[in-house]
Amino acid sequence: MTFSVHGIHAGYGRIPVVHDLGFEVAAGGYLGIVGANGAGKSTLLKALAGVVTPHAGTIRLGDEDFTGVPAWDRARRGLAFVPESRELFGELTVEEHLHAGCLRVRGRAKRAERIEFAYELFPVLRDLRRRAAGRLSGGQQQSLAVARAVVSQPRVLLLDEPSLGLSPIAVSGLVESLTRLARTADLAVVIAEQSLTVVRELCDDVLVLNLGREVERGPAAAVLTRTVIENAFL
Ligand SMILES: Nc1ncnc2c1ncn2[C@@H]1O[C@H](COP(=O)(O)OP(=O)(O)OP(=O)(O)O)[C@@H](O)[C@H]1O
Repeated sequence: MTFSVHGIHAGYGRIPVVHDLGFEVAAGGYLGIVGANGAGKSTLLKALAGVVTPHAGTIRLGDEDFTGVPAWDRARRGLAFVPESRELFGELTVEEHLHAGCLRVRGRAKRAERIEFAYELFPVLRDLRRRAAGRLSGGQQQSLAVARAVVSQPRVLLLDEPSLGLSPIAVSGLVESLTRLARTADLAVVIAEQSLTVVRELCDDVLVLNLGREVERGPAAAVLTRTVIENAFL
């Protein structure tokens, strides 16, 4: 199953921010979206999640057309979005977040299996399962936000700047967990990231944006060259 995005134009109100963007990610694949602050990475992800309505373009997962489908229905159909702001509930515990994440998974045993899967991916969360999210560190909160998305058994996972504000050690832990996720799930992952290290370690393909437009797109090794990156981040 391939997640295919074509000709996306999106912005806020009438103001255009991203122009004619597209890519394909197969299940099991990781795509990185890189670019300077304000390049349009978050806007593209929001358009894919349905939080922002695209002005034009198509979004498909296999045979299913997601274009024009409301955000809640995209989520129901397996498109999970972890925004930069994480959107956790400070008073709820780690385990309560994971239960909430898998409300749509049928059957108590299956839900327990999904939560166990999340703890295997993010072992640090197991020890913290009774702790309120508001009392977790930034890295632990980020792990929880990704874990909550993963328990819903998504077919597409959209991650907005997962390494933002994390220490190098926390970033390594997150990269390790996301690498493990790729080996165990039938899932297409799209990661908007400022950290080229994270993108190099995780992503097969990369889309480089500058001022809302594609600068370059293709296999990570070919795209993440000095010239392309310098031009995009100037
Ligand atoms: N809610 C909004 N209303 C109006 N303009 C917005 C809004 N959010 C973002 N923008 C504008 O859209 C452009 C792209 O922003 P976006 O957040 O998509 O970039 P980004 O590449 O994700 O940046 P960063 O790496 O800083 O998060 C910027 O010029 C920004 O000012």
